[in-house]
This record gives sequence, structure tokens and C-alpha cells, in this order.
Amino acid sequence: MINIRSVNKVYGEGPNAVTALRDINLEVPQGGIYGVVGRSGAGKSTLIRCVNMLETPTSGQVLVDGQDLTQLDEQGLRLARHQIGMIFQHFNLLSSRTVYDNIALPLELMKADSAQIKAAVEPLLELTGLTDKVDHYPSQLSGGQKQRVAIARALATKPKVLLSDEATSALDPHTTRSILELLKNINRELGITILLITHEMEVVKRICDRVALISDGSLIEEDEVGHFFTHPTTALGHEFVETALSQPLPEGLEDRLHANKAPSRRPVIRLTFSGDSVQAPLITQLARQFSVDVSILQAQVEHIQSQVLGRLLAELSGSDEAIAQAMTHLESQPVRLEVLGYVQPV
Ligand SMILES: Nc1ncnc2c1ncn2[C@@H]1O[C@H](COP(=O)(O)OP(=O)(O)OP(=O)(O)O)[C@@H](O)[C@H]1O
Repeated sequence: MINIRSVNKVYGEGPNAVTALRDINLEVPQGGIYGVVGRSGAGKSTLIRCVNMLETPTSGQVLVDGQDLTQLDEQGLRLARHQIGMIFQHFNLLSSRTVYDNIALPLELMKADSAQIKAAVEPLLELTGLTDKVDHYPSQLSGGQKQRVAIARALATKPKVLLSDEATSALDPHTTRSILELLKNINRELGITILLITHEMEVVKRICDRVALISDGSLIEEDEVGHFFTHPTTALGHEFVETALSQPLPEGLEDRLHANKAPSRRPVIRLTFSGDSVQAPLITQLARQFSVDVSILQAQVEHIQSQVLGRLLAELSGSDEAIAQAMTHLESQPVRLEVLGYVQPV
């Protein structure tokens, strides 16, 4: 649905030139919810703004529904943008217009008559839960309600694609959840493809099917969300995943953890399981096959999209040889093994 091919973007020229995107290739499938994550300044906004040509790529192609937007003139671009709605972190509503009139704006610009506008706006008010706010002005609305208006406005031209630029970053966690639910609902009910950028892995975890990670203008990782959470391949990917999954260590453990192995110290390991490996009797196997005792310190099971993700923190005890064999076995299994450190038995 969205094909980004070899896109580069350089701002400015000469010694002041800033390369914001480097040879980005990305394919967003039709009907999916696709997340792009990265640290501040990585190039996320530039990337999403290249998809509706708010920024023109320096080179490369951007195809939406098969049409290469980089080849269109102003008139062609104006028409193509009817297929692409966009929402922003700070809502960008017109303060002098009511909720109804904000949603109607893109239709007015398309010269729709009042009957057409009414027929389009009313179902959107219902979909976004704003029916009782129709005559309110933006100043009379909460942040979440303002974003709902912006979403309804973005859908007014019946786009095939919705772009979301940090749409929940200005909202509290509860409101964030309700807006993400709304986006998911829109994706499901209307079949709209959503491309969102965010610096919050929580957003990706909740609603995205696929995710891309960008760093310093380059795409460094791309995956299905459940797999990304269990098998990040880069150090940055790992860091992002941790922000969304990490739980505080059990009380007192941090103080007891040593970085180095010593004869009497026992390893504390973290196992991350996904899919079928959640069901696998790995722990009992360790005990039986390798004469290793496993004390579970913490356990957690989460559902990320269609994937089940389990995390287990455990202390292993047994002879050095048995522990080494058990670790080798774990490394060969479809789980992620991390050694957090070593503890002296209490
Ligand atoms: N209009 C511009 N002129 C010059 N440089 C720009 C412009 N817009 C962005 N940049 C630069 O391009 C790089 C990427 O910026 P961009 O805003 O796309 O990153 P981002 O990942 O969206 O960051 P943030 O999460 O902080 O918004 C940064 O180095 C930024 O300073």
C-alpha cells in the first residue's frame, strides 16, 4: 500500500546540509498498522512527512496505492492527498471553528455541498464518540477529545491511509489507550492502512503489526511486532524493547547481583519466550536433564498482538559443569537467554 524506495532526504546545502534520511526502503502492507520508532532526531517526522509530500524526498520514490507521489504536479498531489489523512501530536485544530466545522473543513476545500458534508461528518462524529460535542470549540475540549476531532477530520475525505505523527505523545496514559483503541477500531472497521511514528514502544506493542527502527536516518531493523519484541537484532532494538517490557527486579536482587562469575556464585538468568516456546516444558527439562535447580524469581506473560510473550527471571544452582550444559542447551532453544549477573546463595 505504501512503498518507500531508496528515499534520501537532505535539508539545506553545503556545510549546513543535514542528512535526515539515508536510503530508506520500507513496505507498508495494505490494511496493516505499521509503526516507525527511533530516538529524537532519528528522522521519523521527516519520513512520515515524505509519505504525503509535506517534505519532498531529495531522491527516491514514494508510492501510495501504486501511485508515485514524487512524480505528481501540484494538482495531482492535491488529489492524491485525499487518499492520505494525517494526525499530529498537537492536533492542529482551528480554534475559531466548532467540532463539526473542523471535521467539515477538508470537504469544504473539496467544494462538497452541505448535504454531502452532513452525510460524511455525522457518521464520523459517531465513530469518534463526539456526537454530544458537535457545537463545542476546541478550547472546550480535553486533549483526547481534540485528537478525536483531528482523527475525524483526517477521515473526512475517506482516505485509504492514515498517517499519525506522535498522535498520543501529548496525552496521559489512560487517554493514550483510548485513542489507540480508536485507531485500531478505524483500521479494523474501515480497512484503513495506518502508518504511525512514535518514540514510545508501548504504542507499538498495543496496536502495530509491524515495526521499523530508524537511527540517524537509516533503517536498522524491521520486523513483525511479536518477533521484534522477542528477537531484536540491534543494541538499539534491544533498548527499545526493554523500555516496554522491563519490570523492576525483585526487591534486594539488584544489590546482590555481581557482574563476575565466582566459584560459589549462581547465575541469574532472564528467559524471554514467544509463540509455541511459551508452552514448552523448558524448566522441568533443565531440572531433569542437567541436574540443575531452577528458582523462579519473577514471571510475566503478556499478549502482544497475536503473540504470547513470556519472561522468566530465575536463579540456577548446581555444579559448574551442569550449569554450563544447561546454559548451552538454553542457547539452542527458541528463547532469548540473558545472564543478568551472579549471586551468592543466601
Ligand atoms: N526543516 C529542517 N531543516 C533542517 N534540518 C531539519 C529540518 N527538519 C528536521 N531536520 C533535521 O533532520 C533530522 C531528523 O529530524 P526529524 O524531525 O525527522 O527527527 P525525529 O525522529 O522526528 O525527531 P523528534 O522525535 O525529536 O521529532 C534532525 O537532525 C533534525 O535536526
